[in-house]
Amino acid sequence: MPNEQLRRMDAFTFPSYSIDFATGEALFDYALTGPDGEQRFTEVITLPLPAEPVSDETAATLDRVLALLHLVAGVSYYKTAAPPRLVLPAPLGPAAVGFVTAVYTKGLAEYAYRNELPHVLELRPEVPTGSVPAAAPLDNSDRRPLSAVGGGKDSIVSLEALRRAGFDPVPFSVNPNHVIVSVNEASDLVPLAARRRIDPVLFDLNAAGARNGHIPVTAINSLIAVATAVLHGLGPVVMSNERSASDPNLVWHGHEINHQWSKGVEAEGLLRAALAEHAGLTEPYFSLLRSLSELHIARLFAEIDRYDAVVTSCNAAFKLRDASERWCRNCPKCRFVFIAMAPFMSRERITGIFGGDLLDDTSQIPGYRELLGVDGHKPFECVGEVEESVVALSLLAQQEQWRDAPVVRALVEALPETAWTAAAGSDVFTPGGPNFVPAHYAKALTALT
Ligand SMILES: CC(=O)N[C@H]1[C@@H](OP(=O)(O)OP(=O)(O)OC[C@H]2O[C@@H](n3ccc(=O)[nH]c3=O)[C@H](O)[C@@H]2O)O[C@H](CO)[C@@H](O)[C@@H]1O[C@H](C)C(=O)N[C@@H](C)C(=O)N[C@@H](CCC(=O)O)C(=O)O
Ligand SMILES: Nc1ncnc2c1ncn2[C@@H]1O[C@H](COP(=O)(O)OP(=O)(O)OP(=O)(O)O)[C@@H](O)[C@H]1O
Repeated sequence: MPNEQLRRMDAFTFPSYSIDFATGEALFDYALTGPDGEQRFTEVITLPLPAEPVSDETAATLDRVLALLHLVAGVSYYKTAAPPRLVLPAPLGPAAVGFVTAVYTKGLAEYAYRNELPHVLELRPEVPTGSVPAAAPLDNSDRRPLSAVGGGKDSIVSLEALRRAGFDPVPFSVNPNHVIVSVNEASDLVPLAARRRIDPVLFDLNAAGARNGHIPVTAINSLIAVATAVLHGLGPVVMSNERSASDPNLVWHGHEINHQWSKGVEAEGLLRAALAEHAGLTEPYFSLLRSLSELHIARLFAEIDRYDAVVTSCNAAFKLRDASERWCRNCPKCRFVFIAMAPFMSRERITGIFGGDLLDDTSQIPGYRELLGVDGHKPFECVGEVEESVVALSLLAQQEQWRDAPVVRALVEALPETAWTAAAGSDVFTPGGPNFVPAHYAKALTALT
C-alpha cells in the first residue's frame, strides 16, 4: 500500500486471534482502515508446548493472557500509520485498559517524539461497552520461575541469583539468537523458547517509507513469557529490569519520553494489575533487579565469570537482519556497559569480553561525553543514568590500571567540579525505589552479594 494511503488511515483494529494447541502457533490479526481501504497484518507467535495435554483451566487462563498480548503486539503495526483511533475488539476492565493505553502512549513516546506525532501521546482506546466475566484466580507463585534471558549482563545476574538461592529457574527467550543460545549453554540449564514472526508486510512497508520507530518490545516479550509460564504450569516470570530504566530521556509536549518505558517500574505495575484483573494471575511477573542501578548490576556481574565468552548486551547483535556477531563497540550501550564493568574487572578481562578496549580509543570520547551529561541528552538507548557514568569514571580515575587510559584522562578533564561532588554523594550502590519482588524472592539477590 502506498505511503500516502497509509497516512490517511483512520483506525487501527484487532480482528481476531487464535491458538492451535497441536502446534503452539498463535495468530494475531490486525487491520488499518481508512478511506482508501484496508491494510491487514498477521503476527505469528509459536509457544513451546508442554509434554502433557493442556487442561481446560490452563487453556482458559492462557486465552486471557493471549487477549492482552494481541492488544500489545499491535504496536509494531499501528506505528506504520499512527491513526487517531485505536478500536479495541472487546470489553476490558479498567486495569487492562490502563495498561493498554500506557503501552500505546508512553511505550510509543519516543516514536511519537521522533516522528513529531504528539497525538500519539494522547491516544485513548475505544473500548466496547459490556462486562468482562471474572477470570478464575491462579496462584502459581511457589512453582519454578521462568527467567527471561536477553543475552546481556542483567539477565545473567538474575539467572545466577535465582539458581544460587535454590529457585531452580527455567531460562526463557523469544527468538533466541546465537548469543542467547550460547548464554543458555553456559548456564547448563534447560531453556524454553518461543518464536515470534513479524508480518513480512511490515518490512515491505518500512522499505517503502512507512512511519517507523522504537516500540515497547519488553511489554511484548513479557506477555509471551507469561503465556509460556501459564502453558507450562510454571511460576512467576522473572525479569531483570533495573532501577534506571524508569528514568525518562526528556520531556516533550509535557510528556516524559523514555526509551525504556516498558522496562520501567510503572509498566511493571500496570502489567501486573492487568494480569491480575484479566487473567486472574496473582503473582505472574516481577523484576528481580528493580531496586538496583546498572552500575550495581555490573558490579554483581563481575563476580560471575562463566559467561565471559558469550555475554552480549549490545543491541546491534539482536537486529532481525544484519546483526553484529557480538559487541559492536561503537554504540551508546557498548560504551555504557564498558565503563560500568571496567571498575570491577581487570583490563585484560574486560578487553577479552568486548574484543577491544573502548577506553583506549579516543574516537569514543564524544559518545562518552553524552553519557556523562557533558553534551546533549541521555541517548535513546538502554543506558544508565548520567550519575552512574560519572561514578564509574570517578572509580576508574582512582585505579592505576585505568587512570592513564586516554579516554579516562580526557573525560576527567571534561567534567565540571559539580559532577564530581554529585558522584561523591551518590547512592548508586544503595538499593532503593519501588519494586514488586515477592518477599520469598528477596533472598535471591543477597545470595549473590
Ligand atoms: C535491535 C534493535 O535495536 N532494533 C531497533 C531498530 O530496528 P532496526 O530496523 O535497526 O532492525 P530490526 O530490529 O531488525 O527491526 C526491523 C524492523 O522491524 C520492526 N520491528 C522489529 C521488532 C519489533 O518488535 N517490532 C517491529 O515493528 C521495526 O519496524 C524495525 O525497523 O530500530 C527500530 C526503529 O527504531 C526499533 O523498533 C528496533 O527495536 C526493536 C523493537 C528491539 O528489539 N529493540 C530492543 C533492542 C530495545 O530497544 N530494547 C530496549 C527496551 C525498550 C522497552 O521499553 O522495551 C532497550 O534495550 O532499552
Ligand atoms: N529475546 C528475549 N527474550 C526474552 N526476554 C528478553 C529478550 N530480550 C530481552 N529480554 C528481557 O527483557 C529485559 C530487558 O532486556 P535487556 O536487553 O535490557 O536485558 P539483558 O539482555 O539481560 O541485559 P543488558 O541490559 O545487559 O542488555 C530483561 O529482563 C531481559 O531478560
